[in-house]
Order: sequence, then structure tokens, then C-alpha cells
Amino acid sequence: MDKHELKYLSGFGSELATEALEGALPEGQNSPQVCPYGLYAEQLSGTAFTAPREANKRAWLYRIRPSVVHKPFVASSSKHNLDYDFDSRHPNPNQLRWKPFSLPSARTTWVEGLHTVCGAGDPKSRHGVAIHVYLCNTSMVDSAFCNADGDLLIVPQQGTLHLTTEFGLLKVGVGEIVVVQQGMRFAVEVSGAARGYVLEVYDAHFVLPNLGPIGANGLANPRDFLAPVAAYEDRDVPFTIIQKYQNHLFEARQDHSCFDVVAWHGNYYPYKYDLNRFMVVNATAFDHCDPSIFTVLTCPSLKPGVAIADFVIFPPRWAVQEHTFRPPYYHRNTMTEFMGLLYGNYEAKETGFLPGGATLHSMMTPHGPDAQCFNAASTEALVPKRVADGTQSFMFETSLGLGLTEWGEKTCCAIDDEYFKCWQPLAKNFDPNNKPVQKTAVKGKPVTE
Ligand SMILES: O=C(O)Cc1cc(O)ccc1O
Ligand SMILES: [Fe+2]
Repeated sequence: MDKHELKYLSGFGSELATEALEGALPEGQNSPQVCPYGLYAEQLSGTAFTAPREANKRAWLYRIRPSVVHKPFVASSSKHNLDYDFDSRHPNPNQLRWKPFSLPSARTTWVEGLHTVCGAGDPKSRHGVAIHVYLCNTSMVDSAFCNADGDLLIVPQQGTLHLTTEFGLLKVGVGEIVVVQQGMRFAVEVSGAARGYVLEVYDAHFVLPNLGPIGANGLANPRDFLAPVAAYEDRDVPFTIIQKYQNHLFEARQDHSCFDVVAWHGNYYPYKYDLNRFMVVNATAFDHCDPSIFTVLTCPSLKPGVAIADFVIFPPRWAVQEHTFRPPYYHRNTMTEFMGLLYGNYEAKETGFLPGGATLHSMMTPHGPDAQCFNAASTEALVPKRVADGTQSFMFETSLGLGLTEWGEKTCCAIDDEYFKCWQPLAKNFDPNNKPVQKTAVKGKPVTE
């Protein structure tokens, strides 16, 4: 496996085919009596066999040994920081802000460094989400992680992740995301301190949002999603599969690497996406569009238009709206908003919300721009202006109510108790005697007349 010059296949949910050895993919059928090169055929299903064609997901893996060749799973005795108890703690409706989560000083792998902040639901009933951060510095060796419970959307904030997967290799830097779907085995190598965010969903796979009147193109374009080309290792070594099943970690030993897939085809694969490829659509006349215009990926619920979770970004762009308060409006939402900052700062809060930190605004919890942002944006000259240049923030937005873990609310020691103060200086500007002349979109016809 060459880890330096990585090649990718392009397409979101496409039917892809790739072989590391010429002729390793059987021709014209999935299960020949004898597979090329003496490989074993194995299907990995990402949906029920009978899911409608447009939703049906599966991959055929041609591997040195089938993945069933392992010793029994036993409860993992390794230290970990995953926590799926979202119901024991008292609910907390406050606006929450976390200072940057501290990186470990002891040797910590990506799996060991996963810390759960909040979540809802459970994988047994296939409904819910969990939000984690990872804080690590050490590469996984001779082991692979596999989430039997759902999909992982991984957002690096510091340090490049080198993923070895059953499907091949992915290099994921800051400003890119990677989605490893349910049941796909992978290992993470890092070359120093690494921090990032993880959105785990149990209900369904991520899809691209519908574009409606935007048309056939825009937002995240399907061809910018990249899948690995097949790459395998034939290594007979003591090897551990770390499997998360029903939110518990299990380990199974085997005598060979699981990254032994020589060829694969199908529409179920891990993929990465460069956030800089996002084609921004926004208001060009007046008013502030809802942030759904910045949805990269969505995990839909069964209610039309309601997401289990959306992955939304706030990309660098032009702001050109006239007679408009351009930053986010003040709001209370039916959705829950968890935000993270990758680099730079967030337009509605220039200070306090720092890269590697986070905020949580739960359903119906009021929030919006801090006082400093309100005052500046209420008086600024409304010339065309770049916003969010040199920055990248994102939101995990869910229709579920989230419960905090003990680590998220206490032991991470990162909660910023001062957060509420950013709104307190918002002044009462109301003056019933000062009837304004409001500018309108239709020149010469003010609505106040
Ligand atoms: O709260 C936030 O900062 C996220 C957000 C941004 C925006 O432009 C509109 C609504 C919204 O929730
Ligand atoms: Fe919000």
C-alpha cells in the first residue's frame, strides 16, 4: 500500500469498481465458484436487501480471507471515553460553550481519544445520534475499528488523518471530512496531535440534500466526493478488531490484517469531501437566508424535510445584501445546534468561540449574535464584503433533543461559564417616538409610508 500518492474514485453513492490486482474482480457475476487469485467473495450490506433501489447500498469485497475468520468477540478491557448514557444527567437548556478541548499528553490512539459530548437515542432501535470529539496523538497499529451501530462523519480540526480501510486508503486533512459508514473497518494513523469532531448517526445513511429550485447543480456536487481505490496488505500478524456494538466496545483477535481486500465494487464505501469545493448559494438582494443553504450532507428522518442530523458549514463567501442585518438573526429553533470551529473565527461571535472548541444551542434555547457583532453589523456600511475568509466553522444540526454526558458537561473541564455574558450588553434601543423610514427592496416605495 503506497500511503504517499493516493488515488481516488469520484462520485457520491455511485456504482464504483476497483481492483489492486488486474483481474481480481470477477467478470459478470458476484459469486463465481472460484474467485480470481483464490480470493473470497464477501458482501457488505448497508441497507436491507429489500430497500428500494434508489436507497439500496451494498459492496462486494474480494479478500484474502473472509472477515468471519476471527476468534470470538470479548468485551474490550481497553480504556476508552465513549459514553452513551444520555439520560442519567439532569437536562441542561442553557447556551453552552466549550473552550478548545485539551489534547492528551499520554499516548492515545484515535479510538482511545474518542470522547462523547452529547447524544440521543440508541442503536438497538436504530434511532439517534451521538456527538464525539477525538483527542489523540498516536497511530493505531495492527488493529481496526468498526462501528456496527451507525455511520461516522469525521471532521478533523487539527492534524491530518491517514485512514486505512477495507476499501483502500484515505488522507483527510483539516478542511476535509470523511464518512465511514456502518460496518466498515478502518484504522487511523496520525503524525502528531490530532483533534476533531465526530457525528454518529444510527437511523440512516447520509445523503446529499435535495436542491429544489436551485436546480441540478450546486452546494456539494456529487463528483467531489472521493472514494479510495482498492489497496490491500497481506500481513499475517496478531491483529485486533475493535467493534462497537450496541454502544459497547468488543475486541476480536485474528492472525492477519483485515485490510486484505484486493478488489471491490458497489455503491457502499467510505468517502471524503473537501469543504472548499462547496458551491455557495445565498441571498444577493436582501435578508439573511436560513443556514440550510449550507447543508453539505443530511441524514433524513422519516418525516419529510426533517433531518435526524444535518452537516452544515459556514464557508467563506461574499455578503452583498442591501438594507439587511447580515449576520445570523436572533432565533429559537425546534432543532438542536452543535457547532464547532476548525480555524479562524465565526462571524456571529468573533471572540470566545475558539478553534477546537464548540457550542450547543438546544431546542428552543435563544441565541444569536453577541452584542459586539450586533452593534457592528447594525452600523456597518453595506458594501459587498467578504465574510468568513480564512475561517471554517460547521454545525451538526439535529431534530432530536440531546443529553450531555458526564465528560461533556463536567470532566472535560472545558465549559465556559462566561458564555451567557456575550449577550448581556445588548441594549434596549426601543424608542416609540422615533418612527423610522425603512428602506425596502422596491426603490421609491418605502413600506413605512
Ligand atoms: O446559531 C448559529 O449561529 C447558526 C445559525 C446561522 C445562521 O446563519 C442562521 C441560523 C443559525 O442557527
Ligand atoms: Fe442557531
